[in-house]
Amino acid sequence: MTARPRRSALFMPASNARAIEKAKGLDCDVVILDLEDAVAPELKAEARAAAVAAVATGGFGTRELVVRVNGLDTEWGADDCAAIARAAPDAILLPKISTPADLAIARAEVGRTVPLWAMIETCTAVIHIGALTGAAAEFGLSCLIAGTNDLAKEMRCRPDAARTALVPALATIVMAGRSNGLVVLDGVCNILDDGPVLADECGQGAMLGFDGKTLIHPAQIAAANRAFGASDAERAWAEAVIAAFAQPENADRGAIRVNGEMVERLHLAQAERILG
Ligand SMILES: CC(C)(COP(=O)(O)OP(=O)(O)OC[C@H]1O[C@@H](n2cnc3c(N)ncnc32)[C@H](O)[C@@H]1OP(=O)(O)O)[C@@H](O)C(=O)NCCC(=O)NCCSC(=O)C[C@H](O)C(=O)O
Ligand SMILES: [Mg+2]
Repeated sequence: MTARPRRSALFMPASNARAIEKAKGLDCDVVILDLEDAVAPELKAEARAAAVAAVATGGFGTRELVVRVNGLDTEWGADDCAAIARAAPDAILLPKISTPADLAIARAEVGRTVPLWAMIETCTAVIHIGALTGAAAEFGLSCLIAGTNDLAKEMRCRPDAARTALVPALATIVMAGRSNGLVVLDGVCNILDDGPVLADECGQGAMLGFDGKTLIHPAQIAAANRAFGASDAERAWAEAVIAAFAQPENADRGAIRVNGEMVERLHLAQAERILG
């Protein structure tokens, strides 16, 4: 079983040509060209053209290339969807998606082919996330990203270093994504240095079950790759579990002892995912 890594998903303004070139050599798994919040209104058309050109030119190697469009309730959203869908990146990321109706509108604008990713960053989206993710297959939605800045703004909460006020929403997003087979990515850390705040936030995201973290600066990539990649200890555990279940005497057993721990076949599946 193999899974595409999405440990680190780096946002950059599509209007920033230097950042886009730099991304081609960075160790991130996903590159997200932003047309929304990182781009000033007077640069929206220029940024859209730059994103189309970047997708056409390529050069991003194995990194997934995603473009975040403007909201469909803005003057730029429909034109963004049409232009970016023609360019055909690996996915189109939709901001402020709250309901299945929002997804339906976006799918109609984008057409049938390009996969959709959605920012979960409104209170309505979190409260009604079961309906949203239940419609994922119908509208080709494959990934959820927690938009923690917008969510905190709308909640009027005051997130501390441990993101206490956001944890219920973050766990809800993970569960909703998992229950529908979607990729789930944590929100950005606004502290740009690769220091303890970022390390703790990455560790918290991995602990909550996210597949990776969205990032805003190259200095944040290594911390995300470390936190969301398998550690040496996890790899050793996975190898031991797989080897134990491969023994002929365990062929028909559901639960066995490995290095002093009970492991069941659900752990075998986890071990295969870790090594995959
Ligand atoms: C945050 C920044 C504005 C900081 O910019 P700056 O101080 O100019 O960065 P540096 O001088 O440290 O840059 C050093 C070099 O790294 C390149 N760089 C910087 N950022 C990126 C990047 N994101 N991707 C690729 N390369 C980057 C610089 O070009 C320098 O290169 P060189 O000249 O060769 O040395 C800036 O980092 C930035 O714009 N970040 C992205 C902001 C963004 O995209 N925001 C939108 C997404 S987050 C969001 O919207 C949240 C969500 O919706 C929510 O609600 O939570
Ligand atoms: Mg946002």
